[in-house]
Amino acid sequence: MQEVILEARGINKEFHDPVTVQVLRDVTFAVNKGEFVSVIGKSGCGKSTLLYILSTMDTDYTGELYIDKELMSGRPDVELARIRNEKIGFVFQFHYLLNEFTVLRNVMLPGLKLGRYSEQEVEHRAIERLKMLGIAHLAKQSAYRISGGEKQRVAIARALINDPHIIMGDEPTGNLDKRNSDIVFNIFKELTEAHNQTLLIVTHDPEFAENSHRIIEMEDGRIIRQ
Ligand SMILES: Nc1ncnc2c1ncn2[C@@H]1O[C@H](COP(=O)(O)OP(=O)(O)OP(=O)(O)O)[C@@H](O)[C@H]1O
Repeated sequence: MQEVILEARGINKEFHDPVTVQVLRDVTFAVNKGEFVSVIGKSGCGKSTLLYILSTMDTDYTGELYIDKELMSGRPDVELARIRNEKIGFVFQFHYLLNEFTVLRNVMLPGLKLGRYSEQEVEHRAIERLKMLGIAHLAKQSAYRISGGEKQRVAIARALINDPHIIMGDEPTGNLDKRNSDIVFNIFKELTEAHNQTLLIVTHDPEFAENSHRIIEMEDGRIIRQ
């Protein structure tokens, strides 16, 4: 039986800026454990707005969001922050690594913040993930001294530190050349195939989307294909 990890039911979102614009319209879909889903659609169709809501960062919407079958909508921000840190890994177009820290420390930070493991355990987990992504040799480097493609792999290692139930990405290959995009895509594929990781990735890259398991296509705030 399929296990649903993420579910959106009838999500609507408006901006009032200063006129009211409806940006998401009755968005309803579910993502199963181990699925690799791409979200595509023209610029301005609402992909990033949707991702903010699904990741529990934006709570100003109507409709219902479930993660692991638990209703997220209406929960206090502190609780959502805890759930986010525990259950969701993020990979953005720009990696947001902290330049003053080493690669290893960057990967460790969300693990230390969660407080589930001792510092020693978090370090061990971080090294394991760097090894899995083929960048353990960079552990002691300052984050600003490595290449763009390496930075994105560090960002993925960081997203994986707490064994997230789902990884969400907003154009994680948007800033990379073809070779590095392929490396990141293959890492995602490997994560789903070897580790049953669930992924929901916003992308403008048709090849990336076609090679994922499923495409959710948006137009004017609605899902037109899923
Ligand atoms: N804070 C805001 N206030 C008003 N309108 C906004 C705000 N943020 C986004 N929008 C509008 O909502 C719509 C959807 O934006 P969103 O960033 O979600 O699109 P997108 O599909 O992610 O686009 P892109 O592919 O270019 O990143 C756009 O028309 C945008 O102008």
